[in-house]
Amino acid sequence: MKVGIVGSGLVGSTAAYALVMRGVGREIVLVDKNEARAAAEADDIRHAVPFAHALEVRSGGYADLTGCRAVVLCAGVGQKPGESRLQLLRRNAAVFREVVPAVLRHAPDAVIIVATNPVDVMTHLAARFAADVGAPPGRVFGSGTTLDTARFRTLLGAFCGVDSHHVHGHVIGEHGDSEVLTWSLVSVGGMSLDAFVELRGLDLSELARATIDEKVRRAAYTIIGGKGATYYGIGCALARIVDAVLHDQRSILTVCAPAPDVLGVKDVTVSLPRLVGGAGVLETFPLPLNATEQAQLRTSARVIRDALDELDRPEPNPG
Ligand SMILES: NC(=O)C1=CN([C@@H]2O[C@H](COP(=O)(O)OP(=O)(O)OC[C@H]3O[C@@H](n4cnc5c(N)ncnc54)[C@H](O)[C@@H]3O)[C@@H](O)[C@H]2O)C=CC1
Ligand SMILES: CC(=O)C(=O)O
Repeated sequence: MKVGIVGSGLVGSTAAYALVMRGVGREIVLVDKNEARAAAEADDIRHAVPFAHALEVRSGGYADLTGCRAVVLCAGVGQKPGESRLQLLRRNAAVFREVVPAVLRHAPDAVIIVATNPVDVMTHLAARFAADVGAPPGRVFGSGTTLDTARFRTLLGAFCGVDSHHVHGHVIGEHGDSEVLTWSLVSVGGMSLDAFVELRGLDLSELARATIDEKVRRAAYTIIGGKGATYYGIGCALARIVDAVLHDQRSILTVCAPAPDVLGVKDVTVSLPRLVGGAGVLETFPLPLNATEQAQLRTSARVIRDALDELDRPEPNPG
């Protein structure tokens, strides 16, 4: 099973490394406009294979994506310290206008997984460019808030003193400042969070909740401020998503995909729990949100819709 990664910078190469560490797929092809970088990353990752799983890792051009079951898009620029994901938009939209048709020309049957930020808007655009060349809906989706959900579960697990694998909760909406942490739906070992906290005598004060919220919502800013970029978390998230696609796992992941309507906001791409399998996004599950979370999700969807509207307006003339 062949996987393509377009954009072999920090995120793309870390995703490739995570695929090798998890043993997902049989062959990985790294594509980048900086061919020397792609070749160097492929060589470096290949040298980990004897310590991990038997995958072939190489670099190539778009023609080498022929036969890929999944192609991950990480091409573009990342945030500079203090910059929001939406500020990247115009620069990365131009990159996708070139990359998406090039991928589909050679891998017309591949599932396309977008990681480039702002990932919700970029996924909307990628799906639009893919539809222009005949790709069916559902086959293009984005990593969305998969990473934010992992951050939320990590912090909840630490707070509860429980392995985060057994803590369930979702971050939905925008992968960004307006994202929604669905506190009302968190469960720990099958118990509601409130029941678990009471059982263990934990003090989940408003301050404790606000601290976790801030750490999830601001994680990218904090990490980028400290080391310039984030890549380990998203690299693993992407490997997990690719695994679900290659093995038709029917996993429920908070990925983003275009939807005709989210709480009254039309034609928008936000993250919600979705069933992910061999054909991409198979289904979206409604969440029994409380009124506050519903209002927050609507606001978050509005943020994405506004960004799409802004992008569709002609660029202001610098003169
Ligand atoms: N969705 C998520 O949760 C996350 C998304 N990201 C995003 O992933 C993207 C990549 O981040 P990094 O890897 O840190 O950046 P990077 O700068 O290390 O790598 C980007 C790569 O894209 C390549 N590239 C640019 N234009 C291209 C084109 N037209 N064709 C082919 N390759 C092209 C560059 O040569 C570079 O190697 C950014 O937009 C970043 O914000 C980063 C972390 C988490
Ligand atoms: C950079 C980014 O999107 C993140 O780490 O969440």
